Amino acid sequence: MSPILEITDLAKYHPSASESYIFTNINASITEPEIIAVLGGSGQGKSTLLRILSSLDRPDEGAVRFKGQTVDEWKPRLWRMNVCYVAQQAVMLPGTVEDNLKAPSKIHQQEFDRKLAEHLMNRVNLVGLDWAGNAEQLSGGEKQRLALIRSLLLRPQILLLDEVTSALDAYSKQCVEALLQDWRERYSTTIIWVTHELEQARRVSSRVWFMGANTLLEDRAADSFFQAPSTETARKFLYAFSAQGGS
Ligand SMILES: Nc1ncnc2c1ncn2[C@@H]1O[C@H](COP(=O)(O)OP(=O)(O)OP(=O)(O)O)[C@@H](O)[C@H]1O
Repeated sequence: MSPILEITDLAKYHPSASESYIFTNINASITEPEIIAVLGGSGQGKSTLLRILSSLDRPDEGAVRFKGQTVDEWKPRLWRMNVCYVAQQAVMLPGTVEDNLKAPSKIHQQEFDRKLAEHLMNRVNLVGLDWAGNAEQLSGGEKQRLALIRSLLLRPQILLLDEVTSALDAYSKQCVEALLQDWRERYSTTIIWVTHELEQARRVSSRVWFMGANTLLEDRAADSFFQAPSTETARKFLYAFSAQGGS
């Protein structure tokens, strides 16, 4: 099976110091639609990696191929429709909740799927939200869920999630996790999910990318990563969580 996404010798310099790398020598390939949890300490370049995969940023070395072709071989709009990035700080477009839900279909000249939008709003615990309300005035957690739905409505083949449940209460988080697991199964979507919550990574992912020492240090099945990481850096990372008694 040919890979849907292939990352080859990827490197990004530190913007403030061109001699040093945020990360270097990242190689990975995805053939099966699965949920990959991206873990690692702060500043290891997890968000930078997602931004490069989504074509919002460019690598300094190496290449990313979606279905065998690099960013430059794709039309930018088509790449972004298929490889969708959902940021931690959800950005609302000016206008109402409904304007925001309709924005992707307008940009990509597709029909707005109102039924699907309503279904998704229900699934993420936003059932009573006023579609005529100003999107800017939503809470952080409401914005996060609306931004996620906006991306799902495009039915991307690859979904890049950057700490998208960080502002959610436990129940809403559970709803989002369940939705994304169902979604992957139904639409065969590959989901690459940066999270700082180990319990969340355990619940949702079948594979882990662990970033450390300025590279992709481990690329493993989630079970085996959590049971026995193969690097000292990852062992220390997991130990720090268990020592805190946190997730
Ligand atoms: N636009 C930028 N200007 C300056 N430095 C940047 C920029 N973007 C990223 N960096 C630096 O690159 C490094 C990696 O940042 P990035 O946000 O990708 O890490 P991260 O692993 O996602 O961190 P966290 O877990 O804290 O969100 C950091 O040292 C950050 O300061």
